[in-house]
Amino acid sequence: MLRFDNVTRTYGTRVAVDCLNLHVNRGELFALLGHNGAGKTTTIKMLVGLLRPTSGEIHVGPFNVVEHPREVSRLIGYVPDLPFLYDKLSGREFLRFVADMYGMTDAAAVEAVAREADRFQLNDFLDQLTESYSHGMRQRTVFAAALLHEPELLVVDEPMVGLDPHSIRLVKDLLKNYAEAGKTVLMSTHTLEVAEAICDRVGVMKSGKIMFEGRVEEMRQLNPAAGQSLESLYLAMMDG
Ligand SMILES: Nc1ncnc2c1ncn2[C@@H]1O[C@H](COP(=O)(O)OP(=O)(O)OP(=O)(O)O)[C@@H](O)[C@H]1O
Repeated sequence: MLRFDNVTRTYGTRVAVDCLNLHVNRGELFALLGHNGAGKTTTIKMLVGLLRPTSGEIHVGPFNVVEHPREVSRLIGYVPDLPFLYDKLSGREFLRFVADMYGMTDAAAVEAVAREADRFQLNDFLDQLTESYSHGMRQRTVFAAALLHEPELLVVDEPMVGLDPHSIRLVKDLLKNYAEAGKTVLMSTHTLEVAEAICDRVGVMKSGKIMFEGRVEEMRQLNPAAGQSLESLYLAMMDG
């Protein structure tokens, strides 16, 4: 479903992503892990078309993201790490605005807004201005917006930050169910217990490179002495 081939991204002389090769298959839930500054957000921003690779190619389905941005944006739903809403719109107006951007008809937009408002339990505050929303309410609204057009690929940067336990459960279940329904999810996270609980495979990034890509069970086999949890395996890999 998505493929990075020899992708490098530099900021001036700083190499943020270094010759990255990564494949994620349809129906997989894949987590990008890595310390602060490892290159996860840069990788995600290139995938969703917000940054251009300095070199290399990225494909979503059959489309090169640089050459076919419109086709790619129809396939992708993106939830950034800092949720952005228009303060002077209500949640419902914001969702309608996003649905219009995707070219949805009125009837389809009404149906999609109702579906996602139910899924993310937004109905109690959907008609209030978003400037009054808490972080968790904003994050759930941005999730709803990303799913209005039922994208084939959901890309989520740090989905759990600032969410209360109830919302974390909601988002965990959503991500898992989305992949089980045959869609694809790529997320970046520092929340290793969540990644361990729901992901099919993980990619561990360090200094812009992928050090490991595979199932947690494969990580255990690589280093049997490191312990069982993804947290201990990850820390052993980073320290090694
Ligand atoms: N706009 C920018 N200008 C210059 N350097 C940048 C810029 N954005 C990111 N970088 C650098 O690129 C590298 C990768 O950053 P990136 O934000 O992709 O990491 P990350 O893995 O997402 O980190 P975090 O876990 O802290 O969000 C870091 O060294 C960072 O300082």
